[in-house]
Amino acid sequence: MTAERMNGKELAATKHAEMKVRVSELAKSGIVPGLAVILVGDDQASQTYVRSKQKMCEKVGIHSILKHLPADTTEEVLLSHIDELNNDPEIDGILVQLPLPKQISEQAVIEAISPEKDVDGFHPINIGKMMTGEKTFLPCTPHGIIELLKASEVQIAGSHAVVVGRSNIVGKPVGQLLLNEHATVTYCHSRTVDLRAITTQADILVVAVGIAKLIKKEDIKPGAVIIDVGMNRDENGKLCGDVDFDDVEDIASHITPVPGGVGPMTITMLLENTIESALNRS
Ligand SMILES: Nc1nc2c(c(=O)[nH]1)N[C@@H](CN(C=O)c1ccc(C(=O)N[C@@H](CCC(=O)O)C(=O)O)cc1)CN2
Repeated sequence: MTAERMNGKELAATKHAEMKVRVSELAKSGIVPGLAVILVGDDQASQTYVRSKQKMCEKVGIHSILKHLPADTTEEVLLSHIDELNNDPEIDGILVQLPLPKQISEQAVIEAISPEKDVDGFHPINIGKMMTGEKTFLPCTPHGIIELLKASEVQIAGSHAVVVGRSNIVGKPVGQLLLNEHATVTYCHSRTVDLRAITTQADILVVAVGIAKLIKKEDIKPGAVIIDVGMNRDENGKLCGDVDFDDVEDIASHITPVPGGVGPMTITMLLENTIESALNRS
């Protein structure tokens, strides 16, 4: 058996076409969705992601602006930019690209963004609503994972989903979204004593730890659905995930490749949140 590849690039392209139509419908009522992206510093990967976000916005007709601030920007200055954008009626979504330089508290920045414009879905109010199952902006990577699972017709309800990783932007929220879809969820992390004993029980295994090719065939149950959120470089400098794709491909039933799996869905869900936010304009 060779696993079915869950193609995030393809699903993203389908969703982009749908969003383009929604945006042109909105334009008839004089609304152009607006996204503000704030990038602090010159991290190469962050610059690439920000460029992709802007390119995708342009593709679907979302107006985007970029505030590129120097690496030594103070928290106070960054917060003043956020305040200005919170009060800008043309801006429906605000995103501060993470990670931030050490002198700035990520939590303070996340909490300064108006929850109504928090298209990353990281604000504590939106996280709280996600936990209680209220309609809100959902964190983009976790939401993209759920969309990929649904598009591949993977049975989530009643499954045992194991999440390896407990970050605020992926691990914790993806577990919550899987729980909201009626999975039984187990979290594993760096202090988990016997990781393999747990990952081998997973019907759906989500791995988001940032360790190249950590998960091998011995770590998974035959027929499991594997979601790889990792973005690492292997010994030859080639992009790879947290799962050893070649090793598990013949054992899993479905698998997300890296690149082209979860990654493209992150930006897609960000655009969807921005359009939703524009629809809420009063
Ligand atoms: N404010 C935020 N910061 C960060 C987020 C986020 O959701 N909000 N997530 C990540 C980075 N990220 C988006 O910002 C992101 C990561 C990866 C991809 C992606 O499409 N990856 C491609 C491969 C890209 C490559 O070749 O290097 C793929 O997997 O196919 C998109 C967005 C951290 N920061």
